[in-house]
Amino acid sequence: MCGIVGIVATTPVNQALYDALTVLQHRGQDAAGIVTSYDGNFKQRKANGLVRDVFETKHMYRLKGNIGIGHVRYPTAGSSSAAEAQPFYVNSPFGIALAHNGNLTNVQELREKCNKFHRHVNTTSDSEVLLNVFAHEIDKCNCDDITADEIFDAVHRVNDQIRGAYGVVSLILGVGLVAFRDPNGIRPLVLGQREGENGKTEYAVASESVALDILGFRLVRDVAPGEAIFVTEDGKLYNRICASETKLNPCIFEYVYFARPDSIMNGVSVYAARVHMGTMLGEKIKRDFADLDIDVVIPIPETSCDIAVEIAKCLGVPYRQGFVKNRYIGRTFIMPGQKQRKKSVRNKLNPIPAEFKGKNVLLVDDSIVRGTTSGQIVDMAHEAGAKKVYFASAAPEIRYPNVYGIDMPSSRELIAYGKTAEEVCRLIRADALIYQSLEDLEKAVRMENPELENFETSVFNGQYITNDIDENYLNFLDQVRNDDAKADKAWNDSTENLEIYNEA
Ligand SMILES: O=P(O)(O)OC[C@H]1O[C@H](OP(=O)(O)OP(=O)(O)O)[C@H](O)[C@@H]1O
Ligand SMILES: NC(=O)CC[C@H](N)C(=O)O
Ligand SMILES: [Mg+2]
Repeated sequence: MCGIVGIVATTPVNQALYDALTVLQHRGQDAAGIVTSYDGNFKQRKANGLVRDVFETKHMYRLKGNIGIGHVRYPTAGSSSAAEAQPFYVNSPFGIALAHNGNLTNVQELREKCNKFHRHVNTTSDSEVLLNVFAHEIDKCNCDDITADEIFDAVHRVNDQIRGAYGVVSLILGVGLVAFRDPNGIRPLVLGQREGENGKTEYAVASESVALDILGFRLVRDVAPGEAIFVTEDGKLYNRICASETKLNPCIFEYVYFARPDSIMNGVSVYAARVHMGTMLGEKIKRDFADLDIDVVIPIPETSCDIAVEIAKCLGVPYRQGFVKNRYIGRTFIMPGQKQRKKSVRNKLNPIPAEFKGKNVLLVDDSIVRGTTSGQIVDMAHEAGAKKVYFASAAPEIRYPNVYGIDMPSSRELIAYGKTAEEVCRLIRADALIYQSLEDLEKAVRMENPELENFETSVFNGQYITNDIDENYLNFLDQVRNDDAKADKAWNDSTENLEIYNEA
């Protein structure tokens, strides 16, 4: 899940974009990039690595201008090459830079279209294809004096052609910032405003409201499904729904794992949703697993902490931080390879034996995906002296691939694929395993916004709301993106660094 941000201000935006990316870092740890527009040129810095490593002082000086976009990447398509770090840019019909959160499901067909239109697509990234489709449609506008309506018509034509999930921010050189969200509202995108110099209004769009908070922008609202926002370089905002059919189906996994708890998306506080997940799961344990003699509830840091506190409260047993998290290790699930993920769990979490010795412990995690974390953690709890180790997951069994921006391309890599809860329990060597039901998970999120009718829940039930996902596509995705395929690609990848050197 990548993080995106775009800002139109009255003063330089380089530091603000940097700061926003640091609080969106949990959405992508592989690469980061910023493009600003200044004096008729784009300024760019992007590379593989964490935000703090990618941008040095010299890059920050280069990123001049009062308007810009930024991206943190967690790859779901193409390769992990630095050449696929975002934003991407093209130079026709305008200089256009674009950053994308999500995943396109008809990228093959779009790539062929781009070839037909003689557009050069440099990498294997779906986001670069998206940029070229957008540029091709912008080319149909009156480019001497482009209007908001023409831009919106272009976005409408883009929405008609591309499938999948997307939150997009883009810069059109000399024109302004264009942001849009997929017609199913799968990926999140929020709009904020604040007062700039001389009382002029400044705007920002971002994947999560936390980016707005830290920059002093007020969360105005979510960008609606299929809506495009256009802010001119001098700060005038236009908006329009640019799709014939729209429906809000937010990805429920954002609430389970991806988003920061202090973010609000689709009218739902992520923190509050997690608290409700804890209450629902606690009630289920009380109701259906009354025979478990639980002495203590222990979270698997970090995402599950808010959930575990509520479960402990509900069960009336102590909550203890039995695992200490190494604050210098990031998220393991979004690391690119299984070897790295596995090793990182042990480096990231270490038990405090006194919290385990002779006790029946209930370990709580937000989700079990590949089982990398849970298996090792159960072993650690046993080794630390626990009598019985029970495990609770705030998300139901994850059995199906994700095609909308979460890198779960292969059902074979999911521990619950083709298995019952009892079988998973045995595989992770726990004494009992309790999964939240999908119904309760949806209820937990909906409690914060009763208007949310539908969610994107394909990883739990295999139902893909874009209706274009068939066996062929899932086989293709598995082949190109399973862990072995990714490892081969990384090995063969020699593209190191593609920059626009425009310091002059
Ligand atoms: O079953 P798995 O494949 O191990 O994936 C699930 C685990 O990965 C995530 O943690 P992560 O370490 O990414 O981040 P966190 O610190 O935010 O919990 C998630 O919170 C689970 O703990
Ligand atoms: N996680 C995402 O949003 C990924 C964006 C895009 N598909 C990429 O791989 O770069
Ligand atoms: Mg975790």
